Order: sequence, then structure tokens, then C-alpha cells
Amino acid sequence: MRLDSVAAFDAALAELPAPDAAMRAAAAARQAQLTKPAGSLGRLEEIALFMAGWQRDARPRIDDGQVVIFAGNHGVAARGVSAFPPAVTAQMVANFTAGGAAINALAAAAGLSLTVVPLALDQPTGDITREPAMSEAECLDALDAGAAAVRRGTDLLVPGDMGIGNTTPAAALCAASFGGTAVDWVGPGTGVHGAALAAKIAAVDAALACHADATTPFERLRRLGGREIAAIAGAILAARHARIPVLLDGFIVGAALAPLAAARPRIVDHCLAGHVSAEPGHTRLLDRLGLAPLLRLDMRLGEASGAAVAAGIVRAALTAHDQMATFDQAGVAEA
Ligand SMILES: O=C(O)c1ccc[n+]([C@@H]2O[C@H](COP(=O)([O-])O)[C@@H](O)[C@H]2O)c1
Ligand SMILES: Cc1cc2nc[nH]c2cc1C
Repeated sequence: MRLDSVAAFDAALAELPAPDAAMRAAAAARQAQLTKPAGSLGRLEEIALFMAGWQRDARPRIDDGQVVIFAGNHGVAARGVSAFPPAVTAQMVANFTAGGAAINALAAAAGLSLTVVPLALDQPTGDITREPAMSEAECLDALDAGAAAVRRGTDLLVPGDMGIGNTTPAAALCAASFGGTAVDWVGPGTGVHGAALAAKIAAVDAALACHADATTPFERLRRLGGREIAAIAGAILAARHARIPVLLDGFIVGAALAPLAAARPRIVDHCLAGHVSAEPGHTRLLDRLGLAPLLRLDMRLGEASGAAVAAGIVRAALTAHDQMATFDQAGVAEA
């Protein structure tokens, strides 16, 4: 799908497809016959039904799961809001491409492919404390790049982010979308403390004041977000229209959804929260999105790493759903 105009973005957000209720019901009927007390596989059972509804298959599978990492640079990083210099964004993209990052190992462990999409890394966004992050054309380019990165035939999308400084726009998007002030949403990110953390809080409060009149999902993304953040939103929206289930990573991926979810809460219906990040605002964000994380491992890396680990749980849920015997087949007496 193309997200190359504000009208196309607004229309995509306005008309969200629903899961296939008949396939979900067929999966539930199968699950009721599997050799276990009803409900005894806990959330694994709901995961199998969720996947059945979105994949439109009573025996859902992950044959072609795709991790996509979007990378962008942020003008606000010049304010010292990160523990690392902006050059690390491009250096980590090279590391992803060379195969040496955590996500390379974790995607391989989970049996997922990995795509890396660098977005104009030599052009940091505007400093959100005093100007819009992006022009309308830049934001549309990022949204459309996100949509274009979703491979046809993908059966699970796992979007991830890389962008030094991006927990600052992420916090601003959360506050603008769900209320509260900077202190409610700002945390250490890569590891800022003391005076740097105070500067980060001040930067988010300044951004909120500067862009208080941005009230639509597109304007919030454009003015307070970043290229990789808009691309993640575009990928998740495109996945919805292709009925591809999505496994969410940490604070930045969730924040990309915040402006969309504030207007259309059902945008998260095709999403599972892979984990809750150690970034403190993520707990609050998942609560606002109405999502319960699959894992709590104190991870705060980004780059889809937490979601890639959670993909192993989703795969386990689907394998049990597919491979277990029924009471009939196994000759086990029912309740
Ligand atoms: O995913 C998370 O919850 C998460 C939490 C803290 C930091 N990160 C990663 O660290 C970078 C942003 O941190 P910072 O301090 O530069 O704003 C960016 O590349 C993110 O992928 C990611
Ligand atoms: C080294 C490093 C790796 C990352 N991966 C995602 N965000 C990151 C931030 C840093 C600093």
C-alpha cells in the first residue's frame, strides 16, 4: 500500500480491517479438542487464536517472519539527550549489515529474516524543541518507506528502530498523544542521568510547548517524531491492511503507534506486545495502548531485540496448536 499523501495515510487509519472471525472460531474449536484442560496453556492459547484470525488460517504458522529495522537521525540529539554520539546510528546500521548486532543473533535464533532500512542518515530531523522534525514530504517519504519495506507473504512482522536520541521524540509523542508532562515519559534511554537527564526532560517539555497545536496523528508524527518512527508507523499500518500480525518491540516502536492509537485505539488490534522495556515510560505506554507484554526481561536495546525473543513464544504457541493430538486421536478421556 502507498502512504504517499496525507489523505492516503488518513484513509488507511480510518478504515482498519478486522481479523477473520470464522478462522478464529475454527482455531478455537480445534483448541477445545487438544489434549489439555481448557485454558491450561494460558496466553499461548490466545496467541494461537490471534494469529489464526489475522493469518486467516485455523492452523497459523510462522514460515516467513520478517524483522525490519528502520534507522534515522535526530536533530535534538545535538542537545546532549543521549549517552552516545549520533554517528553510532550509521555505525550500527553497518553492524546490522555485517551481521554483528544483537538482532542478527536473535533474529537467527527465532528463525526470522532481517531487513535494514536506513532513512537519510546524513540528514538529521529538525530539532523538535524549536521546529518540526520533518516537512510534510519528508514524513510521507518515511511513512511510505515503512509501508514498502513490508514483504509480501510475510506472516509475522517485527519492526525495530535504531536512532541515537530517539527516546526523546518517543517521549514527546507519548505525552502529546496520551497526556502528562515530560517527567511522566522520559527515562535514561541509552543511559543518561543527572544533568543530561534534566536536559532531556527540558527538551521534551519545550517540544510539547512548541508543537501544542499538532493534534492529528500525521501532524504529531511529522512535528514530534522522526524518520524511523514514522516508517515504523507506516509499516504497522501497511501490515494491518495486508492482515499481517505484528509483534511490537520496546518504547520507540510503541511510541510510533501512540499518535495513531490516540485517534484510533483499534490500530493495535493486529499487534502483540513482545516485551516491556526497562525504559520506564514503556510500562505506561503499554497500559495506554491496552497491551500486556509477553516478556519482561529488563531489556532496553531497541533494534527489535525484545520482540525477536518474544517471537520464540509465538512460535511455541503455534507449534503446540498445530502439532498436539486431540482427545479423540490420543484416546484420552475428556472432562
Ligand atoms: O526499545 C527500547 O525500549 C529502547 C530503550 C532505550 C534505548 N533504546 C535504543 O537506544 C537508542 C535511543 O536511546 P537514546 O538514549 O539515544 O535516546 C535507539 O537506538 C533505541 O533503539 C531502545
Ligand atoms: C551500541 C548501540 C546499539 C543499539 N541498538 C539499538 N540502539 C542502540 C544504541 C547503541 C548505543
